[in-house]
Amino acid sequence: MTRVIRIGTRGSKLALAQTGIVADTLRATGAEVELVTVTTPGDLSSAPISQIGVGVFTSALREALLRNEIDVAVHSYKDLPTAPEDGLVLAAVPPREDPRDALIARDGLTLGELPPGAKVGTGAARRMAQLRALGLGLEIVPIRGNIDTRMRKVTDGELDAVVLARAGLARVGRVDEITETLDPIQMLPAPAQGALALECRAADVDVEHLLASAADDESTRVAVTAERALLAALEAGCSAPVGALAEIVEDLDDEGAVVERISLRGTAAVEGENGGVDMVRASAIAGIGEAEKLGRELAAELLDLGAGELLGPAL
Ligand SMILES: NCc1[nH]cc(CCC(=O)O)c1CC(=O)O
Repeated sequence: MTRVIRIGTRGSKLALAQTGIVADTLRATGAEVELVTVTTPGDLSSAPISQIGVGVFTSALREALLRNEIDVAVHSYKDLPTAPEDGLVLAAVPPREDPRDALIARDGLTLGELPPGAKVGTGAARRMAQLRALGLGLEIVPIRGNIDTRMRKVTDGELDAVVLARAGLARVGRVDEITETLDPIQMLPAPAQGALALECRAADVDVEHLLASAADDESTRVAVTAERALLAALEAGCSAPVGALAEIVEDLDDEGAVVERISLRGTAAVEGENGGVDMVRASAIAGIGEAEKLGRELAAELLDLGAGELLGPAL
């Protein structure tokens, strides 16, 4: 392609790192690319995400695409609303980073080593409820801000620990400061955590083909499709207290041949008034071609267990 491809990005260190990966991938095909920084309401406000609204990090990038100011939008997939945007296509899902959440605690401590009353910072309702459910007597402190701001609260001594996505830390080169990577049995990550979503205009078939051929990762797409289908079927959005993790596992078919299947776990967890947590959890497994259906079916199972009542007030 002879045209210069304009890649839209947010200006945060994490967003620039993510966009850099995509830019390098496209340059490797010989494409010429330039980066265009787009400021989003999520970057300007420090109010809780639940108060700013849906798509705080992603809408401005989508609008810039529709206004033809950029050709590719690089999103953190977990921040993308489940509803598709008219005129845009999700052209590629690049290889995912480790999807798990991570603890960064003072003195190298793990979750289990934090004393009762320890202050743990997180802004996500999903992380708050799952932390609370561990029954460790932690004091959960709502925080916001970029990775550096959150980490500084631990180094400053304001908090004993913070919980962040391991993927974000990996992308900005700070995994060394993680004191524990949280087992999904304790803390299921957000649907699509650690994955990127590359959007372009539906009419821009050249860019769509370039993204699909150069940047798409089939296994990641299968996994996030299952996780996002679960989220959508719960009629929940990216700030809902819903965790989901799909993994591609090797299994044996009826003839004993090795086949790949998708193993999906899901949870909805909400803090009650009495300091307790209402939580439902379930898991299911299906064939590699059934990601969407698996997500919907596991959501139906969670709804049977009461996820609807539980999430009702939280949405
Ligand atoms: N909601 C903010 C956000 N969006 C994507 C990431 C991290 C990278 C990722 O999950 O892909 C983060 C920060 C965090 O949750 O720690």
